[in-house]
Amino acid sequence: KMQEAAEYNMKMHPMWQGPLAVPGGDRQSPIDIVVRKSVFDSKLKPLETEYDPQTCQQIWNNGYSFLVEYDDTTDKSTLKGGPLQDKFRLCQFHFHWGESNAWGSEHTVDRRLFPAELHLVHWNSDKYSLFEEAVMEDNGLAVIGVFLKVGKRHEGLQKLVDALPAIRHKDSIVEFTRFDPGCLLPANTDDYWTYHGSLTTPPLTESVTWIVMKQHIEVSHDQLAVFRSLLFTSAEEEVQKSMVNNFRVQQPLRGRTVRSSFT
Ligand SMILES: CCc1cc2c(cc1OS(N)(=O)=O)CC[C@@H]1[C@@H]2CC[C@]2(C)[C@@H](O)CC[C@@H]12
Ligand SMILES: [Zn+2]
Repeated sequence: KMQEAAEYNMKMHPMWQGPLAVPGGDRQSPIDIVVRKSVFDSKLKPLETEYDPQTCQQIWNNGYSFLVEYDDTTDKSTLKGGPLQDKFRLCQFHFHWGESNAWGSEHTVDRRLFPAELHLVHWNSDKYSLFEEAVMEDNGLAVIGVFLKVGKRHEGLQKLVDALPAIRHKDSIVEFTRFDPGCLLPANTDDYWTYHGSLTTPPLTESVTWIVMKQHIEVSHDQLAVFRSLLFTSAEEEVQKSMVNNFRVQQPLRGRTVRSSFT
């Protein structure tokens, strides 16, 4: 069912007319994280995030997910530490989710699927001056992945959920301010897996240091249902399609090692 959903999306969405895997790509994402094959690296540091809610600008439906975009013209919202040598600026965060709670995440842990996955996208502002530049470089991006589980309501998420009906259709955008993305991180950000991979949407560039949190966050069934009320399609289109199953199929590991910051 999940496979069918993923294949359906493959053929239906322009976003996916792109290559299944980048030709010659040997560090594509997402992947299954096989815990017993991950390698503990004691040199991995705790993550250091400094997010300024004042840099939050707008929320938009790009026809694939909804993105909350931040002002990344200064180093006000940054990520450093962890596996990273440089300072990275937050530019946006978004989610991937399924049509049911049985699947929706892009990464899996020992094949375990989660109903959704949060991605906080950052770019290397020590080395590059624009996201568009960094997106082409192998040390250009750092994306934090956080798994979502259905359980208690996430108070911090509700402000975002309340904004979604205003961006139901593709290409709709509304102002969205004073949101602290730090409230979406799990309590424990010291335990994570990290590996070198790619964006999971076009341009699929192999420029991402992935940092996948071991600890998930909980959101309520109703909050997740509002994600599913979004549409892939723009207001003009006669046939409306629910925005669900917006995850990429998993890619081969190609000999990569996934490191863990914990034993
Ligand atoms: C939502 C999944 C998504 C959208 C985008 C990126 C990455 C995305 O998810 S992921 N899973 O981190 O790969 C990076 C490139 C971004 C794109 C959103 C639209 C842009 C910001 C363009 O306007 C220019 C660069 C594009
Ligand atoms: Zn993503």
